[in-house]
Amino acid sequence: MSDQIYFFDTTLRDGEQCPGASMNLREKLEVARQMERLGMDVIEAGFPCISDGDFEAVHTIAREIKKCRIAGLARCVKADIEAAAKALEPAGERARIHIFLATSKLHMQFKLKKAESEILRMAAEGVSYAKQFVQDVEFSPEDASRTDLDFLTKVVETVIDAGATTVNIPDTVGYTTPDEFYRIIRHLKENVPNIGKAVISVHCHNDLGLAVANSLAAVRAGARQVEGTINGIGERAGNVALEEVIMALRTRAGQFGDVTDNINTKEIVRTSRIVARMSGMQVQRSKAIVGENAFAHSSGIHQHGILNCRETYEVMDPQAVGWGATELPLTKHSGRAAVKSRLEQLGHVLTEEEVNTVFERFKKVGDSKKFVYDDDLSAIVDDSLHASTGLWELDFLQFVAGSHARPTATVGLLKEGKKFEDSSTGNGAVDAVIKAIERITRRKGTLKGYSVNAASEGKDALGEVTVHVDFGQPKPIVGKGASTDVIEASARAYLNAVNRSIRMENMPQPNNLDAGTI
Ligand SMILES: CC(=O)SCCNC(=O)CCNC(=O)[C@H](O)C(C)(C)COP(=O)(O)OP(=O)(O)OC[C@H]1O[C@@H](n2cnc3c(N)ncnc32)[C@H](O)[C@@H]1OP(=O)(O)O
Ligand SMILES: CC(C)C(=O)C(=O)O
Repeated sequence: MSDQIYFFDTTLRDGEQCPGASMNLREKLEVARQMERLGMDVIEAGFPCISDGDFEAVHTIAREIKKCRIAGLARCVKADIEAAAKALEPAGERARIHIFLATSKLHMQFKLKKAESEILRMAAEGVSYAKQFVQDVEFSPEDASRTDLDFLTKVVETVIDAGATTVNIPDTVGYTTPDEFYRIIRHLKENVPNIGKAVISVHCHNDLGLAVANSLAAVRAGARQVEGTINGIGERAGNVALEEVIMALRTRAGQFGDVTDNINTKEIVRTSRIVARMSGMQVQRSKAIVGENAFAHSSGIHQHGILNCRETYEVMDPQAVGWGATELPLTKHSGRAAVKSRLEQLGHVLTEEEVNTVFERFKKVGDSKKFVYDDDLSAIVDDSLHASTGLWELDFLQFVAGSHARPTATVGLLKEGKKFEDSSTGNGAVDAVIKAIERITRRKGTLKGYSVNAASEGKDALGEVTVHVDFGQPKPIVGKGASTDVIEASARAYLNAVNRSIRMENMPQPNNLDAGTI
């Protein structure tokens, strides 16, 4: 029979302890709702005694979330335990009180100023007191990885005797290593006489960048609950990033015995986005699983491999974690295979010789900018092959917008050397620009999606706009454009979609027309 791994998310408690990540009630509830969709087993909603706001957040989440256990943190003191119990009341049977008390010599001496015997007594009394309110009590010996192992063994046995149903072993300061942590968990499993009555949990911090490795070592040693946060936010260098642990267990299942979990991995990217938006803690592009570049390949050798067989350079399917498809952005590192494939996707049917001509020009353009966009590539084709294209090019753009001005845009376009110009008002500057483009091109579309991303950093960052436009063709058309001005990037993206829609009508239909994807 397979063993269940439970995931305990503390984004709303330990994640929020990260400087600058505080969330209000609405933001916390949105994160909690997404954790429920993700299939999280336990949500630590806050530390109820610390403020009215935290109490209210735990109380509201305990009321609104129906499928997860809801935990509230408490120090090992009556007032904290009572506050947690009260805040968790609406969760009924799903309520978990999580009590912590430090057990390392350093913390006992300098923080708590208490001897081992007092700590043992406090721990037992705290758990027994919490049991008067709820059945489900978790106990964490804070700084466990730096605690004397014999004492830790005694503490764990004591709190299980007092009724703890989960014993969580925190690497509070991210100090342990995978081998050492494996030995600690194994030791507890083999030397705590009543260990069978509780679930062993782990809670790793990332100070040495070892949080994922340590959590996985603990699972191999027998831990069955993993605590962490989405995107790895948390105190200092953060908590373990749960999405990384989840996907490591799924992708390398053979390494961890027969384990299962309740996570709907397709919700991972959405959860990451919501946590980033609500906490204000942005995810770095190259972050595993959820970073923008996690499934993007720009070097020619990798792109060639991916085009032949995705698994050559990917160990997971991006769609399994909620991304669209693998991305092959064109840059100066791209090779002929990727450029040829993109040309086909864009509807350019070229001979090998023509592809070679375009490729030479492509490398020159690639040397001068970060990305070669679809409209750049089409412009190279038109220019290099002297084709009379019937496609549109942006000549100029003017717009007026502001809190007291009616958004108005004047757009100048070029087609086959001729100039066209028109103006329009709109609901905003982007809307006015799009309407002016539609008036000139006489091609009306419905904007189904619009997103803007910073393609580079700093005040003069290049804004990359992506639009999805329905022109009444079988699939919405994706258009991309970039500029340091977001309105101009929007105009370029929309025009790119218009041109692709024209090409679609004129060219034989390729298999996949999503810009930037295979
Ligand atoms: C590893 C972790 O992540 S632990 C969780 C960390 N999270 C937080 O600290 C949440 C935000 N904290 C707060 O709002 C405040 O620190 C509060 C409300 C918890 C306490 O505030 P204050 O009463 O002003 O105490 P202060 O923060 O200065 O010091 C902590 C006190 O708790 C005691 N304490 C610390 N941990 C525990 C514990 N697990 N059980 C009992 N007492 C504890 C300390 O010994 C100290 O006691 P003292 O005031 O008698 O010296
Ligand atoms: C409260 C405990 C589990 C904690 O956050 C830690 O030790 O890092």
